[in-house]
Amino acid sequence: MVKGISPVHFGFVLPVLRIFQEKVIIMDNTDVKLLKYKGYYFEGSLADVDFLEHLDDFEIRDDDVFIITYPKSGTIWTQQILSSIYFEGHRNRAETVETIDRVPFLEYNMHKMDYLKRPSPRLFSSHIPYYLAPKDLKNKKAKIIYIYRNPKDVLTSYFHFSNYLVTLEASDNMEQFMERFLEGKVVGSLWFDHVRGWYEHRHDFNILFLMYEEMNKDLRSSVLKINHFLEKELSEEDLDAVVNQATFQNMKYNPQANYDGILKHEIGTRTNDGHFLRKGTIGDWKHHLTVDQNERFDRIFHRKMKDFPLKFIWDTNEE
Ligand SMILES: Nc1ncnc2c1ncn2[C@@H]1O[C@H](COP(=O)(O)O)[C@@H](OP(=O)(O)O)[C@H]1O
Ligand SMILES: CCc1ccc(OS(=O)(=O)O)cc1
Repeated sequence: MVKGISPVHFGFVLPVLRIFQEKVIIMDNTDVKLLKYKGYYFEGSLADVDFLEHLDDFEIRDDDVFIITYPKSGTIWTQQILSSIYFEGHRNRAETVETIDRVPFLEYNMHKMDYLKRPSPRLFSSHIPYYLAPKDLKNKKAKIIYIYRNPKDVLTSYFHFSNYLVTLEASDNMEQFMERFLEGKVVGSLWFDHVRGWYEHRHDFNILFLMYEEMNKDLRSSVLKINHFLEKELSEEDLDAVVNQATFQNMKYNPQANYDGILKHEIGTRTNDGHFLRKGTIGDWKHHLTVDQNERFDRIFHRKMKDFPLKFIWDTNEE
């Protein structure tokens, strides 16, 4: 059943609402789509609703590894680390496979891979909330690495990314974007719910929590932590290679480590001179939020997270 409102009505453009049983697709213009499915916003042009319908039964293998993040929290960075821990050809750059194909998104199968036929070990990325995770993951099959980041830096990074990628809704200014972010009307829905959900249900999963800021301050220790969690043994030389591939400088100027192919030639960007990797710093929010916006954010953060057991230590040593 499709219920529609004409996009052009009384001479101005209205958002189109298409309502299915549990799915709402919001289109603000022809390119930009948010797909609301089971209470969570997906990127509407990349998500396949038929696949989502069967996500719960997606067959998980014991040796699968998932990177789970809220958008803009360090997904691509962890993809780079993980794929070079697992594959020598990625570590020494002998293989020229795009990051997106090495560690594809579970819910956004951009290159229509047959996930069931991928050789083990399969590496996946995902932005899904805990409650949409396949049931085998909830039975502690496979390993999950959950990366979280200071939400003010997530907000800042997301603001720029939304203005970069054609399929995300652009904003004129931070105020406008912050409003949508705090309403959870962005891909990934509400940051607070995502982090809280995964952390509060951590005992259902085989999961390692790692902070972007921790990775940023000490990349080598973070790689060792990941390595240990994955029960992998790497020589000192291989470890050095993983760390070296994952530095911001090396990734920023490596097109494969920047989603360049998919962003610039498949999905589309609004400018030619940007990169997926932007600044890669801690505390960039200080250059983008006004005093009022910062205070408002803090009030909401403390209200939403006041009883949350994870200690956030990102306020130390910011730039
Ligand atoms: N090697 C690296 N070191 C530091 N930050 C990195 C990084 N690789 C990616 N990032 C940062 O991670 C953010 C993207 O996250 P995701 O992959 O989840 O979308 C971007 O943040 P900024 O926009 O603040 O620079 C990007 O620059
Ligand atoms: C590969 C590019 C890409 C685009 C959009 C994505 O979703 S989100 O905006 O980060 O939620 C993920 C990857």
